[in-house]
Amino acid sequence: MTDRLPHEKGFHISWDQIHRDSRALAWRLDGQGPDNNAWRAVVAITRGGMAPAMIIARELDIRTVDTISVKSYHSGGGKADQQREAEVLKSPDPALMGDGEGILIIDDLVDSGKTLELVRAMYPKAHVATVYAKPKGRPMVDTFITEVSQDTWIFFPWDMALQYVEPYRGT
Ligand SMILES: O=P(O)(O)OC[C@H]1O[C@H](OP(=O)(O)OP(=O)(O)O)[C@H](O)[C@@H]1O
Ligand code: HPA
Ligand SMILES: [Mg+2]
Repeated sequence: MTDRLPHEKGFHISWDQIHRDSRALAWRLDGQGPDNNAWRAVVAITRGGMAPAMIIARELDIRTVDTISVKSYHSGGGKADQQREAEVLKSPDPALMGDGEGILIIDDLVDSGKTLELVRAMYPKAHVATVYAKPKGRPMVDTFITEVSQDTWIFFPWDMALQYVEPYRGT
């Protein structure tokens, strides 16, 4: 939590913005399936990938939607040499997935790339797309919409609430 609040480089995304960006991602992905075809299914990386995946599935008229749950945590000794590790808690239907061909895997963002590294190793032929990307994780994504700097923290609308703020020029 300490890296989130307060954060000097906060990128605050409204529901409207994530809706627009997810739709833009869907349009970019349209017809990009194997042999210029439709995608067989959308797989959301829970939990952040679920809202974008729903919007994309609607735009592209894909009714088969599954999920993969990846938990990431820090390991290692001192703070400086801590590494982000990822572990799969729930897999999608193996009969649906195969090697991932024709499958669209969606997440809200890629940061270090650890989550997607694991997912890609499981489904090497899947197409991996995120709405936002940071430079370190970029090589792990096939398609994304907006890049932000590595030291930016992205705040999603499901993690925020409207609240009163003091005027800039106090009384
Ligand atoms: O590229 P990485 O460094 O692996 O980070 C990116 C992942 O981290 C966040 O999920 P998180 O694991 O916090 O869980 P959540 O989606 O349930 O919030 C985000 O939604 C991505 O899935
Ligand atoms: O910038 C971020 N925002 C929200 N969740 C995240 N998980 C990794 N990086 C981020
Ligand atoms: Mg996530």
